[in-house]
Amino acid sequence: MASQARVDLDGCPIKPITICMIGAGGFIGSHLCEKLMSETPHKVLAVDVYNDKIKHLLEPASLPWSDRIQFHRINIKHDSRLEGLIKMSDLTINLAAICTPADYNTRPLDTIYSNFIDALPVVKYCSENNKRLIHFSTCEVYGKTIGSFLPKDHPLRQDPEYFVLKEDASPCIFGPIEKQRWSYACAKQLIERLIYAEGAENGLEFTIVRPFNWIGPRMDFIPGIDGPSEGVPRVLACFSNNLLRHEPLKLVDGGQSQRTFVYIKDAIEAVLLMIENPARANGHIFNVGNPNNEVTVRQLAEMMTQIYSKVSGEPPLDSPTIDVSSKEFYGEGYDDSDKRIPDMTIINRQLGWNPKTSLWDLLDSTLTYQHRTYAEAIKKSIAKPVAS
Ligand SMILES: NC(=O)c1ccc[n+]([C@@H]2O[C@H](COP(=O)([O-])OP(=O)(O)OC[C@H]3O[C@@H](n4cnc5c(N)ncnc54)[C@H](O)[C@@H]3O)[C@@H](O)[C@H]2O)c1
Ligand SMILES: O=c1ccn([C@@H]2O[C@H](COP(=O)(O)OP(=O)(O)O[C@H]3OC[C@@H](O)[C@H](O)[C@H]3O)[C@@H](O)[C@H]2O)c(=O)[nH]1
Repeated sequence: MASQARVDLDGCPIKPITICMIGAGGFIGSHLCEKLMSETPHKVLAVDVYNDKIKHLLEPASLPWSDRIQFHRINIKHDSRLEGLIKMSDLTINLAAICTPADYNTRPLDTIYSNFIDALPVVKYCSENNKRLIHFSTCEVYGKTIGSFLPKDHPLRQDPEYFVLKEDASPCIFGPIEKQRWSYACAKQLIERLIYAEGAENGLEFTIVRPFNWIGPRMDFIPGIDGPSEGVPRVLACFSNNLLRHEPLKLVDGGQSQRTFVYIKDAIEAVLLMIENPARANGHIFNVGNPNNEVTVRQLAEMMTQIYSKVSGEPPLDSPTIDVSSKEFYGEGYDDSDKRIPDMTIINRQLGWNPKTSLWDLLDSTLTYQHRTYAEAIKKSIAKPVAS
């Protein structure tokens, strides 16, 4: 790869930089590391408590990028090495978080600490050392749409002004405090406000990313295979697990909530543009999603069932879905975002980015990966007698 041939969106050569990536061992981090190693000359100091999802990038030492990636097993809650790594880098990207809804109402303290308190030193070190920060927030900061408060058949519910989510115009609408689901969104909102204020008062160079349901291979875990059997991952992994085990997919409260899903590989292109175009990305908050890929959760279940049957060659169940109440599935204090359509004006204007992959295509490649990776392991685990 000829690094001097690479130019940014304004035609200027891109200089190789060092990136401190916190949470590099997670779903998004693993795809971002892959992209940076295979297509750029940048160096990554990869910080996480786990490295299973990036093992293929760290070993063997003969890999062409092995001098450009270093893994640091660090828990950012309590490790004095963090500031040194941030100082050594040109840019810090913070992905570390508890970000599975099953935790928000059952472990609200851990959720708030992880998403606000633990992120504070990262912001502080960046600000004090004049280092650029790309911080991962969430589309959940928008909470519920304005339209969701209108009567069901009200015509304004069809008006995009009442549901499209805009970084610089939409309010953040959360439920009451006893609905602890919003602990995550609220913590993310406060860290966004803090970062924004560091920018305004102390000149911190920052970019905030609001991912809208990025999905693809390596997302979360399959319970009982590479994660706890009683764990509840995000919907892609929940439904994949059900399909792999030939169980009906569980629709929480009827599966009426709507989401837009974007393929991880499309979304990573947007992050790379932010990394390599600081003058266009600094000071901005970006929605990163695919407004064309909207479905209800029920429709998602139906599509995944159909695609998985094609991929695995196994016919779907006669009753492929089952309704469960949110209280039964998530416990007390769950609540939901009704609809999430990202406005794309700012990311289009600043970075010229648009997602490419349809929901069908991204589910096809993701479920092919899930089947290849897990089908055998599931078969073995089902065949194994349970230890008494
Ligand atoms: N995937 C999505 O669609 C999505 C949507 C909205 C927001 N986000 C945000 O993007 C970020 C990354 O999400 P993801 O989907 O890759 O999640 P993930 O859980 O796969 O990755 C997070 C990583 O952070 C690490 N981490 C957590 N606490 C840590 C600590 N104290 N010290 C060191 N490492 C720690 C975890 O081990 C994990 O590897 C999160 O901030 C999340 O809130 C993701
Ligand atoms: O088995 C399941 C799992 C989930 N669901 C539903 O599917 C929808 C999507 O659930 P996910 O677990 O993917 O999580 P959500 O989209 O609600 O939140 C996510 O949004 C953005 C990020 O910040 C986080 O990764 C997470 O909070 C919800 O309505 C949920 O109730 C089911 O119906 N069945």
